[in-house]
Amino acid sequence: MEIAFTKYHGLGNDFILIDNRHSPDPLITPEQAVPLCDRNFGIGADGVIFALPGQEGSDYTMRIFNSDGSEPEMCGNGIRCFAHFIAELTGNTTPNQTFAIHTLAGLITPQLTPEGQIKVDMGIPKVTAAQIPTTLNAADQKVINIPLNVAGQTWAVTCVSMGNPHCITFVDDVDQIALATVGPQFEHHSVFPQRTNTEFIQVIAPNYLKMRVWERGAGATLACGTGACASVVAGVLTGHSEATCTVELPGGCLTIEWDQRSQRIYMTGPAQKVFTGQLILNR
Ligand SMILES: N[C@@H](CCC[C@H](N)C(=O)O)C(=O)O
Repeated sequence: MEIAFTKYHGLGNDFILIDNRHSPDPLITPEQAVPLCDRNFGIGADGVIFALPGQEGSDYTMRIFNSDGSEPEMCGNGIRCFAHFIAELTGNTTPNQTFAIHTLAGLITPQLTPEGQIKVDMGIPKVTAAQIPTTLNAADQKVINIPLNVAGQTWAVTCVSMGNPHCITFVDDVDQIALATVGPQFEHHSVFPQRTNTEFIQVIAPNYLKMRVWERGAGATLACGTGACASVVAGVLTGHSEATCTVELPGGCLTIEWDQRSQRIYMTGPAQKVFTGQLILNR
């Protein structure tokens, strides 16, 4: 069986996108997604993203499988790629075109900018322990600068949900973090019942953060859009940053704006189409 796909990346966080608008169920299973994401035995990607029919009044539905086959609630770089993908599929490529996308994190609204980027209304971040979810504090309490022992070191962590869980810690030099060693220990820590994404943040200036990330279900990636949003929220909650920041990731920069009146957070960045092809599945 052959299935057409398009390969995209958002600042090097890369995805296999599949036009799934004719069926409410993904064309491939999580088990099939894992080898497709393998960078030697497959196409290579951080995840597989499906453009499904809309639901609850939305234009479309986005679902994503991480490269380990788990299904997250949301994907920031991925929804920018999704918006570009859908715009090209439907011919709706005019600047300021918006799309209403149903996700497991709720309704998310990306917009094509006149400069050729995508600006996404990522909704309102959630900050109580129960919403993350984490057991680091009482369910109705925020998780701000809570000590957590990982890899023999005590880290001050702040947790934020963008629909998916994020654990953020501020460090002096992100390039000194042994990501492959500490990342998995954060991801699988017992205080995160649904695992977590982990962001290490170095404050360059109150409006400029340098970030490295270990993603739940994908490992070290070159960028994480939900993680960048969560990190700005954590920066404001801890007094490290302003509400509008440039976030520098290994793959490039995102602009993050947390509107203090509406509490909605906006992410602006690129989406790059790389190639198209045919998946060959042995059913
Ligand atoms: N890289 C994505 C996040 C994808 C989901 C994440 N791995 C999770 O499991 O929550 C982004 O840009 O937000």
